[in-house]
Amino acid sequence: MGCGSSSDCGGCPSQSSGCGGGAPQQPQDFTAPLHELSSVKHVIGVVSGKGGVGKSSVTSLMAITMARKGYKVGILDADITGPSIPKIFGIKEKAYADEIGMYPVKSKGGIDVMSVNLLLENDTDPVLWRGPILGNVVKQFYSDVIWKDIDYLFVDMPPGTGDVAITVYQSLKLDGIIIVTSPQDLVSMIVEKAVKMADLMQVPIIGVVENYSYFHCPDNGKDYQIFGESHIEEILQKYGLLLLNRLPIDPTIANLCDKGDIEAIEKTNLENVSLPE
Ligand SMILES: Nc1ncnc2c1ncn2[C@@H]1O[C@H](COP(=O)(O)OP(=O)(O)OP(=O)(O)O)[C@@H](O)[C@H]1O
Repeated sequence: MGCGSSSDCGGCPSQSSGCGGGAPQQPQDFTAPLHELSSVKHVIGVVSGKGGVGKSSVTSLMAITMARKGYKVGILDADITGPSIPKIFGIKEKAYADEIGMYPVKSKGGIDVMSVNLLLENDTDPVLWRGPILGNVVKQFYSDVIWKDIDYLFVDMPPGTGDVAITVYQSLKLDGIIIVTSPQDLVSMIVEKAVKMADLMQVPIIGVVENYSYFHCPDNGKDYQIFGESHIEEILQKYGLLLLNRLPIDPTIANLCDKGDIEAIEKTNLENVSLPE
């Protein structure tokens, strides 16, 4: 990379590779290609600053929403060390590969899914790989998997702003990201990191979903803010972001995820979210 200064190149590690003596250079393009048999119109990342806020559930609900609208949908589970998409959709079948490429597994509702858990012999085997290998797996899920006629490919991103998240931002041609958050104070601070990361990576933020926003008591009809008061409005205002929706704490979501039957959900509460056409 060029350093912008031509006065003294001594000791610079880029000297031998020839940095151009301070001449401005184009930023390197790390984008991975899609498989030649793939066709993907839009790639949407679903991110959270922190684990456990419901990122995989929101990815699944968003995918179901778009599939119900008649689009062809895929989910790339980039959360390699904590993959939960196959479990949420109750997919037991393993993915198949041949000399041409890898094939995603279809959910009951016809959503194409690729996840490391569809490749591991045993679902409970831990993935003990270091950052660069994890990043390569994500790239392979993008480049070596045949994503056929997909309108929306949702990427369940690894939580946080670490190595694999950077690889996803750099390698996948993301059209935009959805940020998932919860009302806790700590989480809202971490959301700001996710917002800044997207900014640095020059990926547009489609909007924010606040999960675990409230609990609607069926006995008295009142809403309770179990995780405390929301700070989402301040963050939305500060960064000019759109609130896609607030999702309640809903035992139905937890039960359906546990049963691997999320596609049986009646309403996703994300029906009004509009994605790039
Ligand atoms: N709105 C909700 N109401 C009730 N349960 C929920 C809701 N959202 C998510 N859950 C449950 O919370 C648990 C964690 O959700 P999920 O796996 O989606 O989180 P995550 O952010 O992807 O976690 P990780 O980052 O660790 O992968 C799951 O058991 C899920 O069923």
